[in-house]
Amino acid sequence: MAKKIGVTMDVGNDGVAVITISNPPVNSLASPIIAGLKEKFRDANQRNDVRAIVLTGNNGRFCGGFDINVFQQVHKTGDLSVMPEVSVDLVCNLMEDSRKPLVAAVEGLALGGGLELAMACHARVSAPKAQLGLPELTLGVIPGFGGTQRLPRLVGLAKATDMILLSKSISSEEGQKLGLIDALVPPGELLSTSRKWALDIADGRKPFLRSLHRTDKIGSLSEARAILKNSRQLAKKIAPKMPQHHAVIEVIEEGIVHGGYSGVLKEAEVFRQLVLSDTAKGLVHVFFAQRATSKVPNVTDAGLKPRPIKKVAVIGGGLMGSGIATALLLSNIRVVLKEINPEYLMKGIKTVEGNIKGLVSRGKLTQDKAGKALSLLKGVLDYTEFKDVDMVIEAVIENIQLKQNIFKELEKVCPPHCILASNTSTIDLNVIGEKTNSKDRIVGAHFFSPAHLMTLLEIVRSENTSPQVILDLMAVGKAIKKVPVVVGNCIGFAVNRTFFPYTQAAHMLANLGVDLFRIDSVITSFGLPLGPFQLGDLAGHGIGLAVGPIYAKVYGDRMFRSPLTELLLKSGRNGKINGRGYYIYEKGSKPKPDPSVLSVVEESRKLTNIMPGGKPISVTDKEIVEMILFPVVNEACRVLDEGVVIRASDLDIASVLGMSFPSYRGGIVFWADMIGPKYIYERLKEMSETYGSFFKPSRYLEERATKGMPLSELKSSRSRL
Ligand SMILES: CCCCCCCCCC(=O)CC(=O)SCCNC(=O)CCNC(=O)[C@H](O)C(C)(C)COP(=O)(O)OP(=O)(O)OC[C@H]1O[C@@H](n2cnc3c(N)ncnc32)[C@H](O)[C@@H]1OP(=O)(O)O
Ligand SMILES: NC(=O)C1=CN([C@@H]2O[C@H](COP(=O)(O)OP(=O)(O)OC[C@H]3O[C@@H](n4cnc5c(N)ncnc54)[C@H](O)[C@@H]3O)[C@@H](O)[C@H]2O)C=CC1
Repeated sequence: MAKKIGVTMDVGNDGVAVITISNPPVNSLASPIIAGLKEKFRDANQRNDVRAIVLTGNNGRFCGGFDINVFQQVHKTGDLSVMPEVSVDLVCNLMEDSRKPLVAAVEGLALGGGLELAMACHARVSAPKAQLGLPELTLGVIPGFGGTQRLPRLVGLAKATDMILLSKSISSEEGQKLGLIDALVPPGELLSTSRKWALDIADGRKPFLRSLHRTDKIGSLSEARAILKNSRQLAKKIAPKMPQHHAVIEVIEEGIVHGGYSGVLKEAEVFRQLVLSDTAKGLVHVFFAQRATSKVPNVTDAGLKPRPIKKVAVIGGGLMGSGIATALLLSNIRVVLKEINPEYLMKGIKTVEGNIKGLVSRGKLTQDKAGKALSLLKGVLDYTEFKDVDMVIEAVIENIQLKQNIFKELEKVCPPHCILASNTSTIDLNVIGEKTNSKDRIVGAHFFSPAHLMTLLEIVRSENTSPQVILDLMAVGKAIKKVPVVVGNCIGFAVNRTFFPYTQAAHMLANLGVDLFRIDSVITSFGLPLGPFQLGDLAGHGIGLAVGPIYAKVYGDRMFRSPLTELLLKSGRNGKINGRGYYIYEKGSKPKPDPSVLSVVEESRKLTNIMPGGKPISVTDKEIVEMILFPVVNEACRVLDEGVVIRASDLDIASVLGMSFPSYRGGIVFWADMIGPKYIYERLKEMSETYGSFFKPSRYLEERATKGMPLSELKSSRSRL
């Protein structure tokens, strides 16, 4: 059925014109909607039979903001002329400065431009539990319809800067307490109350308030300056590299010092600059990329419905199993946690309790909800409870034979509809299910550590996994607040495989004589939260050593064999787990670089003997970034070429959520396309000529570079999905 897009106006016998936005699913402000709003407000202002106006949205949602597709269009063309003039023309002139009172009837959500339109109304009536906020900074821009000026005037400067800088939405209940919402009414009374309110303003029974002209909540100039000083500190702390966080404070200050209208004009000017920034390009890409992951060909379009998953068994209560159990419990899913003996079982349960209590002490969960979640957990040592589970997630140690035996057993003890998932990080799913007759219900559920906090869930499908099983796991993933990304079956799947050269390249650089602490610092300046050496410490060098041969078996032609990990372990440095790695870890203090590790690095350098002429190479910071991250791009190309992901943007999301690749760079493939495949290819070619085949450009990269095509344009016929 065609979507009904447009703005309607109905004038009642009471003289109230109800203007309604219709643009499913979130009533975003696409160009025809903005044109429609201008036309209807002009009309309502001119008509003699209209005394007052109510603005609302169709289908229970007021408005999700400006149409983000327009930003993407601007990014593709660089043409700002598609951005309509709204802030002054529509919002100030036709709405706020109208002589006829205007009331917003809010329901569901009023976000970004949606809330900005509501704030330009002379009063706001809302249904309960509506979501209100200005999330524009998450898209690399600032509010552009006067939100930077009106929100401080309605809720106070401190609260407004907090909401804007943190892109934090509030409920309509909180909005009422703050003065953003004038009345909270049941949904069935929303329109009637709003009409009445508008008429009350028209007849002088209620005040005619124009938000931009208000000053009562701003305080004195010195108070405002003190608040803005705090905001600047907050912006520096949470988003040191984001231009929009710093710019928005300047814009707010303009309005405080020179008046709201001056602020509105500055806001428009700054908006235009920011919308073309690389940050906005990256973040807008991530917005759409994340939503695209929920579209899986032959799965989500196959007319299937997810089956209810009420009870899940998690096998293994170690690091991952306890985190996975926590995530399930927090979403009210019953969990049976199985371990091998009472001691390990108790340890697993204690870890789950600790995870949940941690959320309570950080104010992220109420005591009540914590109690409810923990009441859904049952620890077991055998398979009796497995007779009615809907899904099993196996998270035992990475041992092929053990996993094969477990899956063979599961086939006998679980009901036939039960999904059999493994959290393996490296083992081929076909190998895990080899001894079973249930290959269609075997699937990878690859969580990232800590599993109750990291949002990525890689769903790994083999050629036998049924679409129904994938759909069910996607639904569970969403229910437990993860972002599920469906990927194909190969060693390392999408994320770990793409990023295995990250550590390898770092080891090569260290062996070429570059200071490892400098490498970490350059990479964190680039935007990753941890450099490769600190990341290695965190994961544990034991794991590093164990997975090395698994990767070497399949990707050995492009591996740098570094003795560093083994030497590190020999010297008693297991990583954060035992307090010593490249860094020293002490309770309560930040990791400190350990200068004594340099003797281990020296030993490794002697063994590899790759420094040209025995002397350390000299590299710039830019070269370090390229030598570490271009090999990652190169492997991403192979992942794309082999059809391990459905679309390139899935790898972007996976890199952002799984590896914390900076979202403002749009993800690994998007970033590479911004630099240009040709440049990356040429640099890798030079590096491979100087330092060997580890850097050899892949066929896919070479082809894209030669043909001038972006990496994101998939033309693979080799899909594993
Ligand atoms: C001075 C120069 C000219 C200035 C002109 C421009 C001024 C701009 C005004 C402004 O201040 C800027 C904005 O308003 S930017 C937008 C701000 N709004 C947001 O950031 C909200 C984004 N959306 C969401 O957070 C969620 O989608 C939402 C909470 C609304 C709903 O979540 P839900 O889980 O129910 O659904 P979801 O899967 O996320 O979305 C469904 C569907 O809708 C699409 N969509 C959502 N919001 C928008 C939007 N604002 N524009 C376009 N499309 C949107 C989303 O992509 C999904 O589409 P799909 O095709 O995947 O189904
Ligand atoms: N550690 C990590 O960061 C990540 C690990 N993984 C994968 O998750 C799996 C588990 O890893 P970790 O939690 O780190 O290991 P872990 O060693 O912390 O926990 C494994 C647990 O499984 C238990 N176990 C072993 N055999 C069992 C059996 N037959 N029945 C019940 N319990 C049994 C062990 O007693 C142990 O408590 C592995 O396959 C690993 O590759 C996946 C993503 C990240």
